[in-house]
Amino acid sequence: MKVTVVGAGAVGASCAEYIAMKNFASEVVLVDIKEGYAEGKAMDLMQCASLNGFDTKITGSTSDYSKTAGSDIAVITSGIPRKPGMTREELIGINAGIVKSVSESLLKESPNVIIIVVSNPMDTMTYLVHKTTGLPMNRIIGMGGALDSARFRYRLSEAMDCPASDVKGMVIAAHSDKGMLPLTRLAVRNGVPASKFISEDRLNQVAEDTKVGGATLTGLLGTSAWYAPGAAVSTIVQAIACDQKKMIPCSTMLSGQYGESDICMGVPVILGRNGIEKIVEIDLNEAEKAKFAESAEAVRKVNATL
Ligand SMILES: NC(=O)c1ccc[n+]([C@@H]2O[C@H](COP(=O)([O-])OP(=O)(O)OC[C@H]3O[C@@H](n4cnc5c(N)ncnc54)[C@H](O)[C@@H]3O)[C@@H](O)[C@H]2O)c1
Ligand SMILES: O=C(O)C[C@H](O)C(=O)O
Repeated sequence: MKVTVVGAGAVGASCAEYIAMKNFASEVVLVDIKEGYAEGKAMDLMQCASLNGFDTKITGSTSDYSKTAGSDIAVITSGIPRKPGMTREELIGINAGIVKSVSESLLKESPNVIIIVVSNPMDTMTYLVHKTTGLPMNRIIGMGGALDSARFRYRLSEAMDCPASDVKGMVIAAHSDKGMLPLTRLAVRNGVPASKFISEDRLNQVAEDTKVGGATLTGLLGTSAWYAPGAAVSTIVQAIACDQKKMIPCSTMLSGQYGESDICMGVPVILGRNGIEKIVEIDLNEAEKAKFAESAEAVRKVNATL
């Protein structure tokens, strides 16, 4: 299993590190435009192999896509991150050109590759990769819901004063500060509704804190987060590589599901060796349906600026 990660910055390197630590891929190729940067990150990570006990071979390349030939999975993290006070949508001007050219270069060397899009604004960048490459929907996956759901479970565990491993919960819709839809109604602690443990007000606060999870970290760090994003990407890569059939919310091209078409948005999908093998349609209540539609409207406006 060969995995390429384009962008050897904070998220790309974290993602490569988690993939290696999980020890399921034979090879990870890091690519960056900064001369020597990907090679340096790859060497540093390889010097962890004997310490951390992994066998994945990590190499780096400065813009030479021939090194990525025959990749099964490619992750696009190239592009600029936001700074405090910015929205993800403000990154579109620079990141759209980068994501378009990177996806074309990847496909030339790896015609069967499955592409995972991370660069922001992620739902629109996922849509752009569809329009650029024309690949079938199962082979283009936007990463946002996996991360937002992990942040939701973190906030739920904090509110219920329990370990995050006790908690299940999902965030769907857009990967944006206003457009995320944390499904508080369906959140559980070992099968028991979260509403049995905390008040409705507290649950609403959990949802609000989750939605601004990325902005909160950007304010604290001065740039956006990388550990949980890297871990979330590695979970998706592993689900595909190991044909796990896991259900994870991902941004995918909708064609009628959830009442939307010709738009990439976060919904639960089953991930296996073919990428997105199924979109799972869950029954939303009227309030959730309205929020999903509002979120889609905002994503459409951003897509229109491409
Ligand atoms: N979808 C998500 O949940 C999520 C989570 C975190 C970050 N992000 C996004 O991921 C992107 C990367 O974030 P980061 O913190 O790693 O940024 P970063 O600046 O640390 O790294 C980005 C890297 O991309 C490289 N790059 C730029 N243009 C390139 C090109 N044409 N080809 C190859 N490499 C190129 C840069 O040299 C840099 O090393 C940002 O757009 C950020 O908003 C998304
Ligand atoms: O918040 C950001 O800009 C980066 C990323 O989308 C995140 O949610 O951490």
